[in-house]
Amino acid sequence: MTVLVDCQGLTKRFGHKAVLQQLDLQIHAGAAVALVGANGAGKTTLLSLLCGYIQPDHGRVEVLGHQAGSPALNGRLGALPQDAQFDPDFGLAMQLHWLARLQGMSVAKSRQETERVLALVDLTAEAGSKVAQLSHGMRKRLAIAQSLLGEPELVLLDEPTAGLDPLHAKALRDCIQRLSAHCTFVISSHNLFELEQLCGTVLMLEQGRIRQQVAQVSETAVLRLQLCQENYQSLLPLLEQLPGFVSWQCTSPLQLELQYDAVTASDFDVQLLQVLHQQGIGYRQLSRGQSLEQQLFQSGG
Ligand SMILES: Nc1ncnc2c1ncn2[C@@H]1O[C@H](COP(=O)(O)OP(=O)(O)OP(=O)(O)O)[C@@H](O)[C@H]1O
Repeated sequence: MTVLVDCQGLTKRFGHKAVLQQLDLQIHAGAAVALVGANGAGKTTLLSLLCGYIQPDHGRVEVLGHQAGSPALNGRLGALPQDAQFDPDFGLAMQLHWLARLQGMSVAKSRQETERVLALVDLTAEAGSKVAQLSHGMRKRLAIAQSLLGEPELVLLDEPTAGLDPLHAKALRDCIQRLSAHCTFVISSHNLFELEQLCGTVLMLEQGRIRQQVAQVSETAVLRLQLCQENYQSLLPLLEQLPGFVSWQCTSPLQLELQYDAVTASDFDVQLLQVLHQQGIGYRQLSRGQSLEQQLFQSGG
């Protein structure tokens, strides 16, 4: 698998404060990678190091086989910085066009790319407007458009949907999902629901290091079943007989968590609903998976 990011022994201090300490990290090409951690954990610092905006005190940062910040990464690495700024007095399309030209694109290619990325973030109608005329959310979408110029192989997004209305946040998630077929995203966000939908791997930053790595793709799938009544004991032996059944766990008085083999029993949920119906057992909700929140904060690690 292609290694896109390779960090070894990365240490970054601000004054006496060590934000990253001997951090090792490898990111491979493929499904989007989430970066999570408390406020001040160092997510933006790590992304800034990968972009070469700041330098490490110790350690090595390689991106796409080059030292971070190398001109060789122009057009191959895209980034949405947390505090991305544009000149308020110039038009959107004009500024994207300049940025594309700075990446080395021809005039024609720059125009084409500008149109493409503005369409991706639903800003085509505002192409001629000045940045000063845009709302906060529109500026954010413009910054995202900028990160996608030139179809980079790796795109680092620092809190991409923060400040976006729900409709545009969803549109952006759909866009990231579509583009993920050809490009690897690293997304820093506090929105675990969003990361759950978008990312194959979740990296949790704590005390300067990658504390946990959660792979979300698994052969064992989980269903959460919220029941209406507590006397469901008769149900358990029937569940255990269902093809693909792996285990059950009672997570609260009315909630069961069921594990099953997602490869051989893709219709396990249908079978489960049939058993509930046959037994006359009412349920409130059936949902998929162990939430990312549970995986990160209830696994004891
Ligand atoms: N330029 C700087 N000078 C001094 N301290 C800094 C600087 N940049 C970041 N820090 C400190 O480094 C720590 C990590 O900050 P960083 O912005 O990387 O965290 P974060 O995980 O992105 O946080 P948040 O979730 O709040 O965005 C914080 O304690 C912050 O105060």
